[in-house]
Amino acid sequence: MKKLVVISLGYNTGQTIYHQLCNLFSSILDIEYYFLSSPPPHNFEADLIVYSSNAAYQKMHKLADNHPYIIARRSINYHEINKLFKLPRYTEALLVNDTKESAEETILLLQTLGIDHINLSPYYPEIKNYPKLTIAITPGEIEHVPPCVNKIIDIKTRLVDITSLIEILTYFNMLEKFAHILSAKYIQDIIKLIKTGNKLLTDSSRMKERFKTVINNVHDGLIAINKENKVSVFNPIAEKLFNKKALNVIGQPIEEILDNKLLETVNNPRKEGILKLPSYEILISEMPLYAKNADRGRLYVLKDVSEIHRLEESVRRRLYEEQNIARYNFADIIGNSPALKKILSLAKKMAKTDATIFIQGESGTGKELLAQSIHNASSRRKGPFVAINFAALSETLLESELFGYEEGAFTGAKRGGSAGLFEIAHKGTLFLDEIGDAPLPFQVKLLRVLQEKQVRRVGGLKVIPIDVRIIVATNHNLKEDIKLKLFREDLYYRLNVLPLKIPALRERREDIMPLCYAFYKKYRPLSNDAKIYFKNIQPYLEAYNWQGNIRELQNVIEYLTSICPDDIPQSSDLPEDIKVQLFTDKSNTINLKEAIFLEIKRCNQNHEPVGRRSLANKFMLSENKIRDILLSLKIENKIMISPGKYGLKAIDLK
Ligand SMILES: Nc1ncnc2c1ncn2[C@@H]1O[C@H](COP(=O)(O)OP(=O)(O)OP(=O)(O)O)[C@@H](O)[C@H]1O
Repeated sequence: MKKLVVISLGYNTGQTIYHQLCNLFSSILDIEYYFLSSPPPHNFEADLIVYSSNAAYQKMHKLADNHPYIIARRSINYHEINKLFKLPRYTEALLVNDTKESAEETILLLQTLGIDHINLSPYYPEIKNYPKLTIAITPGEIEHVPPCVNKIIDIKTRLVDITSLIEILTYFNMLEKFAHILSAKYIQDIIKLIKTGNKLLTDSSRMKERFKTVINNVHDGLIAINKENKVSVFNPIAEKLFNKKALNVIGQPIEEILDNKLLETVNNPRKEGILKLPSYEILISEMPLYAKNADRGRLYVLKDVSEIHRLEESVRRRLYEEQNIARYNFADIIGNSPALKKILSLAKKMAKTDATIFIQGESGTGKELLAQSIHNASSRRKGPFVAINFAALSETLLESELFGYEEGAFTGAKRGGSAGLFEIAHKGTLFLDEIGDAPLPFQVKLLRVLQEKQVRRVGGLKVIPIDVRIIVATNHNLKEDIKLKLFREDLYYRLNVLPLKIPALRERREDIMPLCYAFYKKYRPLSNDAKIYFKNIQPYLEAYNWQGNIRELQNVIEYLTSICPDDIPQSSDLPEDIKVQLFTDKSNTINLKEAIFLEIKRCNQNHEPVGRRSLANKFMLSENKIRDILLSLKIENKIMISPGKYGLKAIDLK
């Protein structure tokens, strides 16, 4: 068999070409390969030498003089080329090869093959100045890739191209016999490449199709312009707004559609402006288009202003609808204090009736929670629960919000009018929060609606009957407000049918720790050790005044679980407000006394020793101060004092 020897500079190249040639010609030729670090032996035999490149010939031909040779022309490895199609357009990359010539040649080759969506800069070991790019493309020369690169695309060693393969066969006089095998193999490769290309093409045209569908179905007008200020996208809404066909506009300068004066409208820092067209008023916003940090033009988004008004209204409605659901039930109300239990038992009975409920309690005591629970326990539970806060609404808005309005009732009134909250709450519950803040003139109107059980929209004549259960809440002392002529007495009696007074948290201190544990669970759902978490601060939490009630307590637990997520908090970790009140406010001795009493009781229940010193440490007070407090507790007959570690005993009067 005739012998063919492949000679290359690097091992990778030699091996790849050797395999390629074996794959084609192993049945007719005996093939060997050598490379720079493993050169052919002296006097080696070869019928034909194939040098992998000009550089390989230059460096190694002296070792193989007198042998016939060809220098292979090489082509890209088609199997690997699809890696390049996946790179986005305008990608900047280094083309790394072992010599200047081979790097430049590969770039040219890629360009000839149609790989023109990537900007390639040659890189080879001796090069001094080159752009420090992060992507490198290399035909198998990974070891030459410079350190600035963090992504290497190896398109594998280039193969011997078809013309050189024909040359080899011609040299051995075997072309006629083997041309069909060669062309079949070659065509196979080409078909694979075409398939890859086709898939990429279909993918990209599918993407284009999808993109087009999106653009055409957006409810806004879209105009995109390229870097040359020419229109590249003009969707159907833009066609409608400007009364122009995309066909006539695409490719035209933007000034033909939006003249300079109009374009100036958006030339402000917010990049937004109002355009007045013959039949529409349009909000136009401009945004730059970037692709891979390169400026790709601009996009104008055009919204019909009357459409914005419609959307705003629908969002407001949706928000109302979402709010119009009562989320809480009686089971969500935490606390075992007798005071709370009494309220809950009363409220459950009231829930069964349809009469107006009047909840009084300080801010944060859970009035809305209770109102929602009542609604959910009532026969109206399937109807809406609508809450309105009088403290949050201006006098002018109140009437239209509650009673609704007819079209044209005032400037800005929307077409078709709008239902008020009384109408929205039909068959459900209307929760009037902070009723004490309702302005006097409005109180008269409210009273009339409550008495007549019907509303008339602002600017309307029609009377609309309403079937609504009313729950009102206030943290004011309304009797005082009546004296001060801030609240109407007749309305007060109309509302005060079923009164419920939620006591402040400091009046039901037994609920403090269960609430702490519940909120701790809420903020640290994966922890089970709530009791241990509070062991050092429990007396302080129980002694504190909780002016903001449960809302304040909830905030404090959120604060503690944020600053002490993994450690058990100490008294020093408590929020400043609590520390100031407990440790510096002289008027707080009463709280401290109560806290010390509760701590003694807790120790007794847990069979823990408790004495003057441990109390002094815990409450950061002197032992003398503790002694005074203990004596005072003893005088009040709340504790017994005997000698020994277990000498302090709380007297349970219950
Ligand atoms: N007993 C309770 N159990 C669990 N959470 C409670 C309890 N009481 C109140 N809360 C929670 O405390 C917060 C304040 O409650 P809510 O808003 O019902 O109080 P409010 O009395 O209506 O307050 P405001 O008068 O300021 O409107 C809410 O997050 C509520 O869920």
